[in-house]
Amino acid sequence: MTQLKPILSHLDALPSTPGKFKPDKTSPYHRLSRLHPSLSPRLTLWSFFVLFLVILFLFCSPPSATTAVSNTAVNGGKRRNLHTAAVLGPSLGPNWENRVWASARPTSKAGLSILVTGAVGFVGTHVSISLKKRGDGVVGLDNFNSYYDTGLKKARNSLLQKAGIFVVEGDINDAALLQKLFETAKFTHVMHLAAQAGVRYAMKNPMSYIHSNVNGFVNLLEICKSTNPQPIVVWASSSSVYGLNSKVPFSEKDRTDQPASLYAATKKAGEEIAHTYNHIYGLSITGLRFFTVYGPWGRPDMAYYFFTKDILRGKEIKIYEGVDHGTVARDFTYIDDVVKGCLAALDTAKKSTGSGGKKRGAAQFRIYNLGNTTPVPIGRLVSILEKLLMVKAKKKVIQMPRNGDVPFTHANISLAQKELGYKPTTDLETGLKKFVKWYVGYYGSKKKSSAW
Ligand SMILES: O=C(O)[C@H]1O[C@H](OP(=O)(O)OP(=O)(O)OC[C@H]2O[C@@H](n3ccc(=O)[nH]c3=O)[C@H](O)[C@@H]2O)[C@H](O)[C@@H](O)[C@@H]1O
Repeated sequence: MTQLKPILSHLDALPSTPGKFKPDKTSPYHRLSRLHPSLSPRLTLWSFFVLFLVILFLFCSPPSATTAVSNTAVNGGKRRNLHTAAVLGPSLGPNWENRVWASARPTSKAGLSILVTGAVGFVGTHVSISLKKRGDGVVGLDNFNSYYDTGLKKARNSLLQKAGIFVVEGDINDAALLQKLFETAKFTHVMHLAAQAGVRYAMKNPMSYIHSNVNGFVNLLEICKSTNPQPIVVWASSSSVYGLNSKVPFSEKDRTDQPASLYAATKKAGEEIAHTYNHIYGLSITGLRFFTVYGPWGRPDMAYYFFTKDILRGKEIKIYEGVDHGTVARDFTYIDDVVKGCLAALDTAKKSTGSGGKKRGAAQFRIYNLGNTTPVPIGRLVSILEKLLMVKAKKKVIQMPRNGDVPFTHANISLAQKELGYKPTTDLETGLKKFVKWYVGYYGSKKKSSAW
């Protein structure tokens, strides 16, 4: 097993891509990650005291009707207790309402008030922190599901808490909870990033995709359309909707009716559902097709992440190739570029026209590709990782299994460039260097050294 510490000094010694990689010591992530995971003893004492008061309060207040509904609705009746006492609480009482209200309040004059679903997810965390940093009010919603390491989700939640963002533990399928959230805060925008992610997992657990990406989305839009005034909705679709298309680069005008995975099919369904709500109720909706987003605090189920883990452990990795030894490639897009695209989509969106479930005029409906425009073969991804990690990978090249993967993705971003001012600036080598630096720092800490 490779030692993680020497990799850090090796990374610092590596030449940076001119003008691109600057370790940002002033970024909130940097400052916050220094605090994490060992809090000062004074802070710990205070935390215990506050926790004691919260528990006392929760035990003294009767459970509300909303809670009774939400407790059975979330996760099919099995509400996860992960943060229940500290974050949501068994009762959505005045304390909970105050926290939602305070977190939703913008700190800048022109700030937005945004509900971010999937807030402790990879993109959700980065987007939420960026919004908060510029003065928007942000409330997170996340079900903390165990699709991948919940420890990582908890760590992301700590970042959000330290940035002053309150994350409610709950599911987008929980209508009563959503209702309560919209009654408590007057959200101007919803950034919908909650989803069952991952292309290959759809063969193992198909229903989870229907639950989150179809049912959950409809549930959320139902609340949005009934709210008065209706919020603006921006949500995450996926490059996977281009499915088996062979015309490149993928343009928003291209067909999207031949998905290769159930994941892609549910994202495509989401786009059609969004259109319906826009058409019938006047909701302003923007869908963003993300192209293989990667970076610090990323998703452990994604290839760049588990390749890093397996290379460091000396475990064999499988590199997929297409028919006749064809190259499999992805238009890997760095998280900071995607965050800029998300913020631009929120900022350029026009208001919804309806209110209280009634349409009052045509509303904006948009779809944009957020990619990098430079597809990189998986073999090249692995050689960049080998260089950064100073370890030769044990590679096995195999034909891509029939698991829902597509051979390549390549975004045409001219529409996003024109209308959102979207302009990705991070190449894969630069972005992976930032990811590896984070990875080594995160798993190198004493607490998690056994987990990597
Ligand atoms: O762009 C998107 O829309 C999608 O991007 C990723 O999906 P994917 O591009 O398949 O990302 P990975 O699962 O990280 O795979 C990256 C590449 O590595 C390849 N791969 C994966 C696994 C493996 O063992 N070997 C291997 O070569 C895949 O075929 C793919 O070309 C995300 O996982 C999806 O949630 C997202 O919606």
